[in-house]
Amino acid sequence: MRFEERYGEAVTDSAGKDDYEHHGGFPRYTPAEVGPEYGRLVDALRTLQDLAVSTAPTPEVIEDAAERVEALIDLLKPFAVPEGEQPAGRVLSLPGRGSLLMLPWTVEKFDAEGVRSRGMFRRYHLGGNGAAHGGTLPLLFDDLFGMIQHAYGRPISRTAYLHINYRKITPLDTELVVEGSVDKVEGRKTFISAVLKDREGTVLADCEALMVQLLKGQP
Ligand SMILES: CCCCCCCCCCCCCCCC(=O)SCCNC(=O)CCNC(=O)[C@H](O)C(C)(C)COP(=O)(O)OP(=O)(O)OC[C@H]1O[C@@H](n2cnc3c(N)ncnc32)[C@H](O)[C@@H]1OP(=O)(O)O
Repeated sequence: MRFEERYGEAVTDSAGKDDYEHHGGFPRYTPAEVGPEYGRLVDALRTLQDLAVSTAPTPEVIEDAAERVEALIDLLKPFAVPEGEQPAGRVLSLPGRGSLLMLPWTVEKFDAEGVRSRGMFRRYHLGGNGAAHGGTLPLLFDDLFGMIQHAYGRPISRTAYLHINYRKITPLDTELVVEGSVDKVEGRKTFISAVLKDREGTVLADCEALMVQLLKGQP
């Protein structure tokens, strides 16, 4: 299957053509096929996270909510699968690739020239005084860098360092765009950089990182 059929028009044929023999000890990641109900579930869980950190219910409501969440846990538990088999993180068309951990951003460009993603920081990303928590930006950049080097055709690598410059406050509930690309490759080392901007083009943060290709069997 061509990559644009798997991932949508934002993805070109050159993306992801790397060699899995050089992926250290990693499981092989393949795109997941899911129905619309999967995106619905992930979206609802994100809203639940927003509410979990922004409400002050009565003890009775808290108890009721705890029981309902425990019932949900019981429902999902029997379907646990090993890493690489869950849809989460493998659905490029969904915000955050369908992973609750990742920022709920949507990839709109994914090719060897770079990756661009658009979205918002939400209430559950709050650091203080309306701004995104400083620790959520490295998550955004690090995941973007993983996609950038995958789209560039580099084997799976691990982040050796990641340097962020926080230039301005990153607001919540405001559409933002992050875009980055490979700057250079030196043997096992891939140097990548990216910029986070608001809709007016103001730079909120920029980031550069070194990713080192894993050796055979390296975790
Ligand atoms: C399918 C649908 C969706 C598709 C789309 C999704 C795609 C999605 C893909 C998933 C992708 C997952 C990607 C996981 C990404 C993490 O998991 S990142 C997690 C956070 N990072 C870590 O845990 C890394 C921990 N550190 C390590 O494991 C090791 O230190 C490393 C990074 C592997 C390097 O160790 P090493 O192999 O012993 O390498 P070493 O020989 O020390 O260094 C190699 C070179 O790098 C340099 N170097 C190493 N560290 C540094 C440093 N900190 N500063 C400067 N230079 C350094 C060395 O100087 C050396 O340079 P040269 O001498 O060759 O010029």
